Amino acid sequence: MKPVLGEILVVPDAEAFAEAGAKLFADAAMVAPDRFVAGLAGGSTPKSLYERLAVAPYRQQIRWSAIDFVLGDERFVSPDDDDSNLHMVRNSLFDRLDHEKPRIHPVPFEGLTVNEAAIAYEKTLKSLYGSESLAPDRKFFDICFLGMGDDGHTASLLPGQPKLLDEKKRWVLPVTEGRPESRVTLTYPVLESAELVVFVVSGGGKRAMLDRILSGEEREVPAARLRPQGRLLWLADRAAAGRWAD
Ligand SMILES: O=C(O)[C@H](O)[C@@H](O)[C@H](O)[C@H](O)COP(=O)(O)O
Repeated sequence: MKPVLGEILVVPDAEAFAEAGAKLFADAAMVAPDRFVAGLAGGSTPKSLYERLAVAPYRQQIRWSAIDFVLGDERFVSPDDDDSNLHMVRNSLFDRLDHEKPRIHPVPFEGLTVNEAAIAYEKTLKSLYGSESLAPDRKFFDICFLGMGDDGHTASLLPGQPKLLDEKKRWVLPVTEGRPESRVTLTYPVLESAELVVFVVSGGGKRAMLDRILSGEEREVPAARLRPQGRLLWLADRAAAGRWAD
């Protein structure tokens, strides 16, 4: 069976999931050796693949100094807070690298409101991209990892929030409803400006939503609405893939 949206890569277990995710990153980084912009998903699913990148052979293979890392979304908490996505990525990847460090672009927090943080992060992204507007012939991301909730949200684009989902001009928005803490999220225009978007989806809890999206039954939730300019790949373990594993 072919998904209505993108391609699916099903792996048998957690080890294979981490390896497949790390290899997708490393292969993409080889193609763009001098300047490589990577979007990172938060939450718990991608942790194992970030950890895999921090060990052989990827740790040595990848030219970390050529890479700019951007967060797809962030909880509006201190970077030292266990809930912070930056905190998770630092622990699982950045702090495990040696001397050759990538450029990390965190969402600013100290002394700002969530609105101010979103505006500041948008400025950071535009200066990284080198323009105030996205062009169809030049993608922002070489690779962008995204997670998916069992309700079909991705990044902090949450179902039933038309203001967020229909935004066409802004690259970054504050999210002040629908989560215990405020969030900052990238919007569709910048997430879709990608050579490759990899949704990382694991666990039986997401099987139903993933099946509805891949079969075309569900088209409204944020994870079903993303149309990257480049490739869209669903990296799923067997538990999440269900009948799509065959
Ligand atoms: O900040 C976040 O929480 C994420 O960006 C969010 O979009 C996450 O990717 C999904 O909620 C899946 O989370 P899990 O990987 O923990 O299931």
